[in-house]
Amino acid sequence: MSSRTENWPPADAEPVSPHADAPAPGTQLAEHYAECFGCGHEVESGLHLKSAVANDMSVVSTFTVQKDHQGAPGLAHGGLLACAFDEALGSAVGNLLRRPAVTARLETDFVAPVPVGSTLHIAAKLDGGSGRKTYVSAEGRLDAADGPVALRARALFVTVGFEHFTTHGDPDALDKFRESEATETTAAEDRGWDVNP
Ligand SMILES: CCCCCCCC/C=C\CCCCCCCC(=O)SCCNC(=O)CCNC(=O)[C@H](O)C(C)(C)COP(=O)(O)OP(=O)(O)OC[C@H]1O[C@@H](n2cnc3c(N)ncnc32)[C@H](O)[C@@H]1OP(=O)(O)O
Repeated sequence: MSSRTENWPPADAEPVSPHADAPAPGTQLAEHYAECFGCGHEVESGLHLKSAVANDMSVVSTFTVQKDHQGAPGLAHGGLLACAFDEALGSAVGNLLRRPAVTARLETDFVAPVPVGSTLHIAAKLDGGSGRKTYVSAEGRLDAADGPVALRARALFVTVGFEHFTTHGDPDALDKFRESEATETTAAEDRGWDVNP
């Protein structure tokens, strides 16, 4: 039996292109929220993922496994690695399509152990979309962009309006996103995003 979902992207997927105002290749992407476990600088034991747009309009992210990230002695916790992929995949969808989206489904293949101290290089690309659905996949390599593959992941993100975050999360979510972005870039509302798709 195959360990992976067959037929990727699914039959309903059509090609998706980055938004006309997507950040150009070489752009370092800002954290999307200071308190985000995946990318926020205020979370001491967080992942501190750093992401940038690559030449082929994939998003490449790096993350160094710390002692606080262990599952087995000396090895990264699997769920935490899935979290790193969630962040990297979400960053690709959010930044390339310039639309807020949330993870609906995330599938992760753990191909090789990831030791504490190693740096994962995660390359995420948009595979297709249908309506509010975006299919995205990523590969994570150990210690170099062309290092051995340690993980692969595929995900479905669903576009939501910003009210998703104010209704289900924090009523001040928009202000908090804006505060996080203020130091490095402009507020989401001002970046030409579809805030109410
Ligand atoms: C996150 C902050 C972003 C802020 C924005 C700033 C931009 C920053 C830029 C970049 C950085 C971003 C980095 C973030 C990284 C981390 C992301 C996360 O961890 S997100 C948290 C975990 N995920 C949830 O909490 C979702 C919980 N689920 C839901 O809220 C709903 O289920 C939701 C919105 C996913 C769908 O609910 P419905 O009622 O709106 O829509 P329905 O009709 O159910 O689904 C739409 C389509 O998707 C399919 N679908 C939904 N779930 C599916 C599933 N599990 N498997 C397959 N298909 C599914 C459905 O069948 C439907 O398809 P058909 O249009 O009919 O063809």
